[in-house]
Parts: sequence; structure tokens; C-alpha cells
Amino acid sequence: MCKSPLHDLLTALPKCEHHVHLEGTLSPELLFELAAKNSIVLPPISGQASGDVGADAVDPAFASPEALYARYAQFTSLDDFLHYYYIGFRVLLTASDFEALTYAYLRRAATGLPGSRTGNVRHAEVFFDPQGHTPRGILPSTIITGFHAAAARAERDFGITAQLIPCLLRHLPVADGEATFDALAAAGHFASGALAGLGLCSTEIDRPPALYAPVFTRAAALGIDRTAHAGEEGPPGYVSAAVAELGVRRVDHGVRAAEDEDVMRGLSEAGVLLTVCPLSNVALKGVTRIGEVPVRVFLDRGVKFSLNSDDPAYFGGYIQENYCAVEEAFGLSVDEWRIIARNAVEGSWCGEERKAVILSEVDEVVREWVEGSV
Ligand code: HPA
Ligand SMILES: [Zn+2]
Repeated sequence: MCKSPLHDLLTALPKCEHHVHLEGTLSPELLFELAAKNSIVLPPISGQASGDVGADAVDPAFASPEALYARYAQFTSLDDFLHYYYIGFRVLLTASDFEALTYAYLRRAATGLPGSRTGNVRHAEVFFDPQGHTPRGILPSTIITGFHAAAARAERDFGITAQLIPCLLRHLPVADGEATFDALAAAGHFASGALAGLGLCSTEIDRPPALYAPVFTRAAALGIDRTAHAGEEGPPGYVSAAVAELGVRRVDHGVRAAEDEDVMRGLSEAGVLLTVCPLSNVALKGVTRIGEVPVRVFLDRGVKFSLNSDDPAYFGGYIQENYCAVEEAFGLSVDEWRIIARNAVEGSWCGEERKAVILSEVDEVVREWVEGSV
């Protein structure tokens, strides 16, 4: 529990999460459990098994969940994290694996740890990486089936709503991403609503947004909502390029925009929402502490943002921990939290009716807090 006097308000605030990767919710415990169930051999922990051509390098981090947690605490960069993140994909095989993963995340987002009643995420938009699964023979339809089974159950159990967004992977050839999008569209997954939009993630350096302009233009022509990771490790110009060349109204991370006044002005004037992930930025060494995340700058310049967990099983916190870490570092006012919470709802893709419900919940919680009854 954080030490802030606003802790109970931050807990009660209805939240929308827009930047969380389904595979990034795979805890070391569940990773080991699924590896055993599915007979998946994780990278060898001693020299004996690593002599074969094509075998994984030896990595003592796979000795136990505790050893993995210890390694996760020492990430040096986005690519260092992605190495472990993609190894985790290997244990996910069946629709029921994806259902278990999704339900565990949605329960945690909505209610926190058992007995804690924290989080209160009312709506979650969850990324997944189809290209990380198809080479192993796991079809998007398997993931979609598992996700929506869990989402329906979580809505019944906790009142949380959830949507699924495929991300194209920038470390793979652009043509591979284009073919992935075309196949998802041809299968009708966007038209049916099974997929809520299109995203873009993975390695950022030397992968400028313009590479993906053709496929994002095709998505726009089909009326598909779009978002893209930019300005996490990449320069501020990647953030403005994502808006100008990919036509996105949301940018995932976007924190390096704060380094460029013109980019900031453009974001503020266009009303673009940045989906900021403070604990992720610290874990991947984009900043050395939460206080360096440009939360104050964004608030003062009128750049909208939401606060999110990104890959909570890897970065040491879910959305609640991100809210608390920001409050401890910045000491925001109640009104600033109301603005953050409202902007997160308004930037969601869940439809006007659902947004109106969550907005009124936000206003009610803030009113009760101000009147002293939360
Ligand atoms: O933070 C991230 N950035 C880029 N790609 C990712 N894939 C999972 N998490 C991330
Ligand atoms: Zn991300």
C-alpha cells in the first residue's frame, strides 16, 4: 500500500487500461506451471543441454520462478526485456491457456490481489502479438477464443469489460506484419468486433513509423481504430510521425515527446492520448526513477495521457501500483486525478454508452472523496 493520503481515492477511482500486453501478464509461476503442463522445455540452466545446433543459450534465470523474478529486476533495455518476453510465449499453446492467462489478468486488474480490493479497472484494452504465436502453429483464432471466453466470465464476475488488439511486431519484416493484418481482416475478426483495433510494438530503434504507413492506411480505410508504440526508446519525431503517418489518435508510451516543444504542442492541439507506463519506463531504464516520467510536464502542457501497466508480470506492478507510484512521486491534486481518470475513459474504444457509465462512476467517486465519504 502506498503512503499517499490519496491512496484510498486512487484505489476507488474507476480505471481504464489501454496499454497492457496479454503475454506480459504471464507471471513466472504461471510460466512454469504451463511449461510443465504442456511439456515445454525452457532454456537450459546448465551447460549440458546447450551443445546442440540451434539450442538456447544457457540461462540460469530459468532455474525457478524466484530466479526469473531476480533477472526481471535487472533488465537493461527494451530488447533485453523482449528476449525474456518472447521465451514466455512458448508455454502458451491452447485456447484454455489463453483463457487462464486472460482471466487471471482481468481478475487482478479489477480486484487486485486476493482480499485487497484494489485496481478497480472497469475496462481493459489488451494487446497480443499474433506473429509471436503463428510460427509455433498457434492461430489467432485460438487466442481470440480463449480471450473472449475469459472476458465474458470476468464481466459476469467483476463487471469489467475487455477488448483485444493485435500488435504487429517491428523486429520482423514489414511484409510479415502486412500479411498478418490482411489475414486477420480477411478472417473477419475486425468486422465481427473480436478484435477492437490495430497496434504496433516490439523493438523501436531504427524502425520508424513510416515503415508501417501502408498497412495502417489499409486499416484506416476499413474503419479500424489504430494505436502504435512510439517514443519509448525512439526519438520524439517518432511520436509525431506515428500521428502524422499512421493516423493514430493514441500513442503507446510517447514519453520522449516531452523532449521536443513542437511535438508537445502538436499532441496537445490534436488531443492525442499517450498511454504512459511509468513502472515499465523505470524497469527498462528509459528513466532512473518515476519522478523523471514527464507526468508534470504533460499535465502542465495539456498533453492527455492514461496510466498503464504494460507488462505487469515483468515490471513489478499492475495499474494500481502505477497510480500509487505516480502519486508518491508527484503528489497530484484530486482534480488532476479526476482529469487523468476522465481522459483514460474518453480515450477508450469501448463505445459512447460504456464510456458514459464509467465517466459517471469517476465523477461519483471523486465527489464522494471530496465530501469525505470514500
Ligand atoms: O513496452 C513495450 N514496448 C514495445 N514492445 C513491447 N512488447 C511488450 N511490451 C512492449
Ligand atoms: Zn507496450
